[in-house]
Amino acid sequence: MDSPVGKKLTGLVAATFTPLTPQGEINLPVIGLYIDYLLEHQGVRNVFVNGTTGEGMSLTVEERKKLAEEWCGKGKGRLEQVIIHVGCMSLKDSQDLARHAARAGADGIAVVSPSVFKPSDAGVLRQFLQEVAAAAPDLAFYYYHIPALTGVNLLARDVLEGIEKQIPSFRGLKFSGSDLMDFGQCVSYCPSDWSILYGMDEQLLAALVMGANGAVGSTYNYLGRKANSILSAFEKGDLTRARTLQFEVQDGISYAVKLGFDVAVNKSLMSEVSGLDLGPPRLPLRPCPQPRAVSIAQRLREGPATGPIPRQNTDG
Ligand SMILES: CC(=O)N[C@H](C=O)[C@@H](O)[C@H](O)[C@H](O)CO
Ligand SMILES: CC(=O)C(=O)O
Repeated sequence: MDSPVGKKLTGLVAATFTPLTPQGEINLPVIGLYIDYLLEHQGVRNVFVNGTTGEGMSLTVEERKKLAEEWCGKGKGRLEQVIIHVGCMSLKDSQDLARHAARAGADGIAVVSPSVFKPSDAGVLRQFLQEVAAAAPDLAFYYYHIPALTGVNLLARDVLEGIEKQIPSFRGLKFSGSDLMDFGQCVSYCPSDWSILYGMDEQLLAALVMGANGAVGSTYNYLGRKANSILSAFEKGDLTRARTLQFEVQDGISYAVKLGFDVAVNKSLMSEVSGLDLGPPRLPLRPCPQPRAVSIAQRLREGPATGPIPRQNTDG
């Protein structure tokens, strides 16, 4: 370990789905297979557990603990880093989960802003984060910024102001927003041992240009290989290649969005692509109609069915 709170987090991080049984109970035995799949088929070595994609807010504290234990236990010696999302509406629940993540052997924790009672300014959100971080002071701590989902429209850069003084274990953020100016200002604020992870998979390349150290996202579960190729093309300076791959990702996501795309559809898509049985989503998400997942999976595999129709030369 290079610093008291662990190794810098870089590269791709899959925001994991939560496997449920057909009856809607957490399905722990799938997790070992899930880890095999990420490592062997996607080249993804880091996970972000119990976040948005994992329906973390729809799970009980007890379920979240069991999932954290399973991911940390099965990931040990195989995954590089297991980050557990411990954000809750209740500070006490978040602290409980933070302490638990430390005991379970997590490499870091992340916290989203509470969103029913929204923090009225960046200062009070920092205070909330600080009190969660203090419950697990030896774990790397990340702020999870996702304004479209929380409705907390603070600039991430404002949340970072002076945060290193309040949270000695602070190591970076997961930025799931489209505001690349705010993102750039975060990168420019952060010391080099922090990790700035981007979370809108459809425009990862733009964030790499702006200085992202890696990315956390749902699509890295099933498009990890392609996203890894974006990272390596970017590192080699081959922007043409990186852009071509990014456009392929954009085609798949925009196709999905046209058919209707949410965490439930995304989860079915992962089951369809990986062959893992992740089961249904939990209410209030509606189960995904099977043909939709099949159709998106096909689009990801094959790209657009037809290119432009070649023009006949009629004028000569
Ligand atoms: C709202 C949401 O789930 N965002 C994910 C992470 O932040 C992303 O990985 C998106 O799922 C992805 O960029 C596709 O839109
Ligand atoms: C994408 C992400 O980080 C999440 O699902 O929480």
